[in-house]
Amino acid sequence: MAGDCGKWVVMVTAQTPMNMSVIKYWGKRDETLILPVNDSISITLDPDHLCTTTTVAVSPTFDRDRMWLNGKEISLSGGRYQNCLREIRSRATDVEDDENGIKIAEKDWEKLHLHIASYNNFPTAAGLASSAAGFACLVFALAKLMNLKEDRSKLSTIARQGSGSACRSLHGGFVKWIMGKDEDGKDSLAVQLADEEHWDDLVIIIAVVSSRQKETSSSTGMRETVETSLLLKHRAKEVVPKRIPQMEEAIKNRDFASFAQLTCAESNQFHAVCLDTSPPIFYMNDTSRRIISIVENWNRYEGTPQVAYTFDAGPNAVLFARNRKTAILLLQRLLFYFPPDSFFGLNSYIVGDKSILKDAGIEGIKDVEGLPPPPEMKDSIPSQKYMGDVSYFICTRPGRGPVLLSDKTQALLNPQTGLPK
Ligand SMILES: Nc1ncnc2c1ncn2[C@@H]1O[C@H](COP(=O)(O)OP(=O)(O)OP(=O)(O)O)[C@@H](O)[C@H]1O
Ligand SMILES: C[C@@](O)(CCOP(=O)(O)OP(=O)(O)O)CC(=O)O
Repeated sequence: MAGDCGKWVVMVTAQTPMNMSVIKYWGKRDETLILPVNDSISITLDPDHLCTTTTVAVSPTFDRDRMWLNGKEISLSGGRYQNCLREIRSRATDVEDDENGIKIAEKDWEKLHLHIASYNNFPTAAGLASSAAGFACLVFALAKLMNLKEDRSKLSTIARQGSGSACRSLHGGFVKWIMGKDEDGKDSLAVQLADEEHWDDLVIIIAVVSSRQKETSSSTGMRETVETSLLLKHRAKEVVPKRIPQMEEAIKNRDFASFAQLTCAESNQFHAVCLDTSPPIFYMNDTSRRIISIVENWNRYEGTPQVAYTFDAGPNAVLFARNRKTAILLLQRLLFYFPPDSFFGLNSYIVGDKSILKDAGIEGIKDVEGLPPPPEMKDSIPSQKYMGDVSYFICTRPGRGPVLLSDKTQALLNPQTGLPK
């Protein structure tokens, strides 16, 4: 180890996206290595709207590994963090920082301690799984700091051990997590099917649904499903292996009708499998079901799918519109049924890519109040409205994979002390 009086701090900052599955991961065959019972497919979301930023630092002055999440110190003693740290340390190589005259030899990494600060740019209480972007970012940033030679798919096998869905956040665009066969999990990794430019017509709108009920975490929920659901066995053995090539084909051909049919069927089967668990698990609520009806009625009225929906382990709806024109019509429908509280206004009700709102001709509450009922609902008079049932909407699109942030002002740790800024 060489450097200025042993007082140096070397650090790296990375940004990593969230991903949303369209073929669901639900059920592990190995709890420690986090090996799934079936392949899954996801779409990476634009990190401009939903992402994790993580700074990792190393210094001979650090006396133990420490981590701060959203500004608060958290323990790294959990098995998932320890497994990721161990796997990364064992692959670390020599680092030479010529600019500052610092050299870290491969053998030094076992003795050196780390400081990690991470920030999720979306509210953690919103029920949007933060562990996917979080563990992917931790692994990606540490791999850069420690000069790992592994490619992103190899790194995904480490992120997988932090949280299964995290392995898919190592790539942008359209991603498949191959379940693998090996007992040691080496072949259970994420590969990119197509990058984010491949199908950039797609618009994604997330309805963050107000919910007071306590949810069963994914880890607990899927364990109980594996132990008790016969439907899961059928799904993993018969259903998913057929749907995976169909979904790959739909993505390859940008075939929205097939994509929508498969995505909705997958979401519904995942929730059926939760209901088939003993005791049953309910993740969707009345608002989730209302959103499904809005989409199903509209799709039926049009004769071809305009929008697809998917729900993870919570009531939030993730909606895929086939293009921008459809996204405008979708947003108008959503605002018609779920208008914002006039006290809070529109600005904090529609976040992310707000330009869709402008294209929809909606600039204020008055425009929302003036929205006509959707034509497909003309027989169901009066059209009821559900103000307060949705907390807010996030408008986004498919996005890129992890990147390094070279702008030092974006680091979350102080470059002199290695402590949170
Ligand atoms: N930015 C981050 N960096 C590292 N770890 C994170 C980060 N954000 C969240 N985590 C870890 O992820 C875990 C919780 O994530 P999350 O709320 O997604 O739980 P989950 O069980 O995956 O959720 P869900 O049941 O909705 O899928 C915690 O252990 C937390 O420490
Ligand atoms: C419903 C899901 O979002 C489940 C995600 O589960 P997690 O990846 O959060 O579970 P662990 O591996 O136990 O950390 C479906 C999916 O993302 O494919």
